[in-house]
Amino acid sequence: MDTKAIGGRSAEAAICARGITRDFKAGQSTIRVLHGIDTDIKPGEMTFVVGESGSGKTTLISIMCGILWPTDGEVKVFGTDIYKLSDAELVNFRLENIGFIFQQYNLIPSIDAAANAAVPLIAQGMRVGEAREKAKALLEKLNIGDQADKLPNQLSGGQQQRVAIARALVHEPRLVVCDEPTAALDTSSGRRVMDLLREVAVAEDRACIIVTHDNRIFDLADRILVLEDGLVTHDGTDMPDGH
Ligand SMILES: Nc1ncnc2c1ncn2[C@@H]1O[C@H](COP(=O)(O)OP(=O)(O)OP(=O)(O)O)[C@@H](O)[C@H]1O
Repeated sequence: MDTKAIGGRSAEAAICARGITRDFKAGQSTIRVLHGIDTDIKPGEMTFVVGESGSGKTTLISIMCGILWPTDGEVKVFGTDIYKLSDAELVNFRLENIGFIFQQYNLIPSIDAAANAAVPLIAQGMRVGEAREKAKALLEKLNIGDQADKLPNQLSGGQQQRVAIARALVHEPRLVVCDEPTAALDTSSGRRVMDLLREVAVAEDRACIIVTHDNRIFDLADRILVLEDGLVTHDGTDMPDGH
């Protein structure tokens, strides 16, 4: 199935989440981490998800991007009800439509930076040489073009993160989901990453969600959702008063 075509392109929400709950087992008991979240993520916007540690931010974005099943609720990504897809369809859907930047960079240790950044293109069937060239162009934009031939363990933490960012963006996914993309970076590198995210990930038919504690970048949000104890308590263009 051509999962890119599911739902078609329209002005619909990039993500439509309804009634999202998520429970985790903790020994004999069960803890509810998300308590029935309803929200729409709009295309053409950079949406920040902020909140105290443990409020459920990573759990929520993991559910929104098809890597963690909700206990209850429905998630449509560009019109596709992703948890109704078969496992194979969901894998394809993610590969075609979603780029992730998580706190663990999960780079492949035995291949160089350009090859790591090229992984989504190679997985989609692009020739390795062409995929590497595209990946290298992004590494240049992220100011680490000169590190393209290095293995991950020859790179600093911030450089590894930029390779992970290039890997998330290289196939120009419609949805980019990032967990703390600037936390390990100095202010100017962080701004560069945010500029690139806006350039690649924000367009009429694309969307970008960023979990962050980094108040240096709050002014870059088009929309801010605040999570408290598994519920959205603020949804606006600015941080709520007192933050
Ligand atoms: N796999 C899991 N098993 C059990 N509990 C979990 C699991 N994943 C998350 N939790 C719990 O769910 C709650 C929310 O976690 P989550 O990582 O979503 O929070 P967060 O807001 O992203 O926190 P942080 O800002 O520290 O990354 C926490 O209490 C956490 O311990």
